[in-house]
Amino acid sequence: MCTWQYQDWLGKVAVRFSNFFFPKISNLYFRSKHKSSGKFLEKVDAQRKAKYPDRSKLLKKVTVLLGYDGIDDSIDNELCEKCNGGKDDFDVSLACKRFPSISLGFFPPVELYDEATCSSMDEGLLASQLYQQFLANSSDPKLVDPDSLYETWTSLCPGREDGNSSSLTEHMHSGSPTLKPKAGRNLEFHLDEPVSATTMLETQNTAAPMQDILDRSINCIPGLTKRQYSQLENCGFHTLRKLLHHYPRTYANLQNAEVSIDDGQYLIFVGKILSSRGIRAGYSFSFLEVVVACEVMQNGSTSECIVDETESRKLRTIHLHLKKFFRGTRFTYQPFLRSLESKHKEGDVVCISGKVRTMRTKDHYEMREYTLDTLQDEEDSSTCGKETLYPIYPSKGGLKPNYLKDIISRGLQILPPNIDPIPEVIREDFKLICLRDAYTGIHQPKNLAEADSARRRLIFDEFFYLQLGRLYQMLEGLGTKLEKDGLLDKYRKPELNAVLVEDWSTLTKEFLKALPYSLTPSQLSSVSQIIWDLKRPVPMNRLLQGDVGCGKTIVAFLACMEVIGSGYQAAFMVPTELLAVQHYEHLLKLLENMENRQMAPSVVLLTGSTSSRQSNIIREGLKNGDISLVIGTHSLIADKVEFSSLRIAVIDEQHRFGVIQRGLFNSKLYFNPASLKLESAKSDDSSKGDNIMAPHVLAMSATPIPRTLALALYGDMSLTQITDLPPGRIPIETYIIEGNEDGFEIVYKMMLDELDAGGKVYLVYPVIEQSEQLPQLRAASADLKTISSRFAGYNCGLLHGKMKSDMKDEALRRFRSGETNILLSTQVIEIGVDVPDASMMVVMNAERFGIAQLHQLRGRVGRGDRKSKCILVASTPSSLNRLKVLEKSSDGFQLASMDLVLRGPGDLLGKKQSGHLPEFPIARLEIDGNILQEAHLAALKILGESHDLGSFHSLKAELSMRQPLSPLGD
Ligand SMILES: Nc1ncnc2c1ncn2[C@@H]1O[C@H](COP(=O)(O)OP(=O)(O)OP(=O)(O)O)[C@@H](O)[C@H]1O
Repeated sequence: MCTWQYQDWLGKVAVRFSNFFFPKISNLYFRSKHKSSGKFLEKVDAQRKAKYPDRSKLLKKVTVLLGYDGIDDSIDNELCEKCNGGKDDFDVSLACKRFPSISLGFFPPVELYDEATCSSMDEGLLASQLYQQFLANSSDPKLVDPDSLYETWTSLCPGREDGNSSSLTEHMHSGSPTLKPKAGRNLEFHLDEPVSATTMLETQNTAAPMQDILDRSINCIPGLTKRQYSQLENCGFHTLRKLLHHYPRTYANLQNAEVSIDDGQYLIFVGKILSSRGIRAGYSFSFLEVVVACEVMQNGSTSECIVDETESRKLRTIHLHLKKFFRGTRFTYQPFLRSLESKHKEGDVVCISGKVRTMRTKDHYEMREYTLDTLQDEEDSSTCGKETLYPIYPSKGGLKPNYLKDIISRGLQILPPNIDPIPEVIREDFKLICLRDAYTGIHQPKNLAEADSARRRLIFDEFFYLQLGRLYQMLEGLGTKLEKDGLLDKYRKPELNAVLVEDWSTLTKEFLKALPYSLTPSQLSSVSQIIWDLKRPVPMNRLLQGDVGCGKTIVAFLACMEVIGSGYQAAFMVPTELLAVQHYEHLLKLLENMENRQMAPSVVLLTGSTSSRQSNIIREGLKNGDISLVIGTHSLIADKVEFSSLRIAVIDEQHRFGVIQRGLFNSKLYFNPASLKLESAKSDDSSKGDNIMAPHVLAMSATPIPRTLALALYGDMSLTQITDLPPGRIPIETYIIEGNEDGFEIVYKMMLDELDAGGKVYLVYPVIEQSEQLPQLRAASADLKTISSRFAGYNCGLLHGKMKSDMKDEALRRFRSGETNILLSTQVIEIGVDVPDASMMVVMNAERFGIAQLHQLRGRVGRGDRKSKCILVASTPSSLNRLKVLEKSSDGFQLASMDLVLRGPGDLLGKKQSGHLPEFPIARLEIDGNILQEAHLAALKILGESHDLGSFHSLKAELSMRQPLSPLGD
């Protein structure tokens, strides 16, 4: 550049600089009264007067003082600030309320894919080479044409379709001569040889599977600058798929600008282009300004209004200044700017949607985030944008939402139509739109319906591959086709897989006879289903669910008897010692009732409190097979505990254990059937022939997990539900009372009545000790004195997690035996405590507990034949409403589903377990359960047709690109 040109340029920069910064700094000055703002002002003013070279320095200095890296950065940030989804002036939650199809919330980063594949690396390299060439040639104005770069790239890479030009990427498409590779992947280019898009697509169809484009490097998006590429890479957008899975957080509905135009609104206009100017604003930045005149409804009287007589409506003309900024020297060249300008012809009727900012001049508005569509004729305008949605993206790693929106829109353009790995027949069966439409629909929906079906398809995918992967893995572990079909059938028709009582082992039948009650119908069918599974050569992975007090324990005991009766061992793991002792004593009592006492297996208790001498003896007994059943806590999965032939592991209250802990039973393989000790062992068991197998796992959950969640969490687990309660149970009466003075008087009165009538009362507290931070919470220890003196004639006991285990056992024993009448406890009793004649429960600060948790607690009463009450004391009137559901419903499944919706899976499952929930970037387990069911069926259908996915290559490839399978239940 010669000196005069440089000075001319500098002059323009200086003027723009003042225009750009002056308002900014004066704002800062007047708003914050910041001392240094005054200095900025002086500097800005000084630069007006300074000589050109000094101006340049000053310009930089002030920019840096303002917190930018340089002038370029300031322009970018200025742009982004205004395009950041309108954080300050746009109420996203309001928009969400209006458009419930998309839920508001932070979507965690999409980590579904492995590193970019080799091919994508090749093409990533290719793209960067190509890009280097583009940069090298950019000094030649003829070649500064992003369109040509785009087309060259698509022609080089199989799997590309021509993209439709979009206004968001209009700077990429200038309509200049195209570049075309001479042959194959040769990087020589010829000008003026336009490439036909259809030809490209045809070649791609035969060249490579289309779907792999999703896993190509982000570099495959044409025209990315090096800086953009590395920014995107650094933010985790390694592949096109990762980019496209950055879903909008919500959509703003672009209202038609008929009523009023306010700053920051997302609106839609139809108007005529008045001018289009590409302006070089500095040595490395430029912008395009398109001015559009639109007629909008008059709001309030203005003198400039145009009166439309025929429609007798008052219209006024407004001017929209659409601005797009470009950074980088190459975008300042005249040919580039002219080509930008020429994309918008004076007089064209256009539809513009985006965010408006009022300008100083009346009826002039600026739009920096916008979408522009040229309409064929004016009639188009009537149909245009009645309900246009504007996606609002979450920012990621410092990348601003609008920037991402732009890149995503460029990514969408290179998607070929046939990228869908899901076969058409499945899409038809489950009414799914194709994948490409789903990506377009989620990022650029024309209306809510389109956004919804896109969302449904993408959620389906998230669930489908999870289900497919888990089932596929299970099938892989099986030998024969018959076994595989059997497994799929098991999922398809679980009700058919049951073993009749006559075919149970002798020991199981004997034990059944010893029970003081008959099994309920669903207890019976649960045992039959489990025994069917126990006879399979594949390890069972089953979840036994049932409402509180429905009698799951006995079902598990019967399952244990079945394997013991076949000569194997069983382990029964529970989360607390209290529960271990309770189960142990319960089982011993039942075994004592057996007619043939000789048949009773050897049962031991192993917990952290078991003396080391005793533990050694137990471990020895387990190792040599002398012991058939061990009940215990985490100690059971310790390395040093070895089994001779462990065939079933029962995990009670399984959600209290981590996945790893549950999985540890798998390492306790049995392989020595020869060491069977039980004489009663029958040799008719079909599964005896196999030498090495992981034990069957029967998990039990007292928190009824909605099926959706169970499927997502356990995927391949079979589900057994006990749906009835033992006969004679009287429904528990639930009362919600506010914990004020009057409220407590009522509660104490009810307690006294119950105690006088011979009942036993649990008092449940959220904390053990009073806390200074939360003085409103009643504490168990602190209340002991108060309650003891209030109920002087009755004995009170205390039970909490910090007590030593023998103290806990003693407290529970005293309560059970009736030595204490009131038990002040924390939620430690929530799990499995069974005192059948406890008849009343009072929960303090009940709002501190989840609905499902309160239901569990409530289940500690009403376990016998005495009418029971549960009183939930709420600290504040506002929490009364939430608790009301418990008054109305005693169905654990219904309440758990409600809890899932209200508090999400994390709270329902607890940290340990929910930590292992797969990440679903878009799906919400709370509300998308039906899609999960469908995905499960679709996966079964696919695998039913082809066990090894041999007939579905694309699906198999896709599956391999997805997240490594969770270890859960594998
Ligand atoms: N079929 C039945 N008829 C009568 N009583 C039964 C029956 N099955 C179980 N019970 C009794 O019901 C009570 C609750 O059973 P259990 O402790 O097995 O329930 P649970 O499902 O494990 O409950 P929780 O989830 O609360 O631990 C026990 O006292 C048990 O003896």
